[in-house]
Amino acid sequence: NKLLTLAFVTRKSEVLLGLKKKGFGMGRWNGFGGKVEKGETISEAAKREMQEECGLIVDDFKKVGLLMFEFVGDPQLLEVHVFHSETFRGKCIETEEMRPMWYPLDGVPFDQMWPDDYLWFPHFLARNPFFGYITFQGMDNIVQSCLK
Ligand SMILES: Nc1nc2c([nH]c(=O)n2[C@H]2C[C@H](O)[C@@H](COP(=O)(O)OP(=O)(O)OP(=O)(O)O)O2)c(=O)[nH]1
Repeated sequence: NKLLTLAFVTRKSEVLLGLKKKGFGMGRWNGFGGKVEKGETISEAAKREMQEECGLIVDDFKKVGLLMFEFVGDPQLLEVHVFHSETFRGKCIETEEMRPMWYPLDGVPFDQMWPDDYLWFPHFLARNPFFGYITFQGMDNIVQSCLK
């Protein structure tokens, strides 16, 4: 499986999302993350990607979920480890990859996010650990999903 991270920081009743400016998922609002590199742990990757993509440093990410993505016709599964923290330091900045913006927790733009996000975001908000297996046809269509 291809290992990826996806990390969210929250403050009071807001969550920081980034508009992906290029590459995979371009044009969608999302948490911050990317591929786990050789020689680093998954949480190290989450911390590195967070800082690379929006400038914030997070020292104590908590694992909150695991999402598996299958794309019809592609044998490689994406294994996305989801993290959360309420504490962070540094200054939030726009980068080449992401344009960050704080959204109210009850007002995230699901219509401009990956289409599976509305399935698991409620678990994230409720602080329930979640596991999802989602099968996509192309980038826009979910043909099967299972969430616990
Ligand atoms: N919310 C959400 N995030 C997803 C989904 N699928 C998916 O890969 N992601 C996340 C996981 C990663 O954070 C990100 C994809 O990582 P990426 O390809 O941009 O990785 P990277 O930054 O290392 O890429 P690059 O430098 O090689 O372009 O998108 C999804 O369905 N919903």
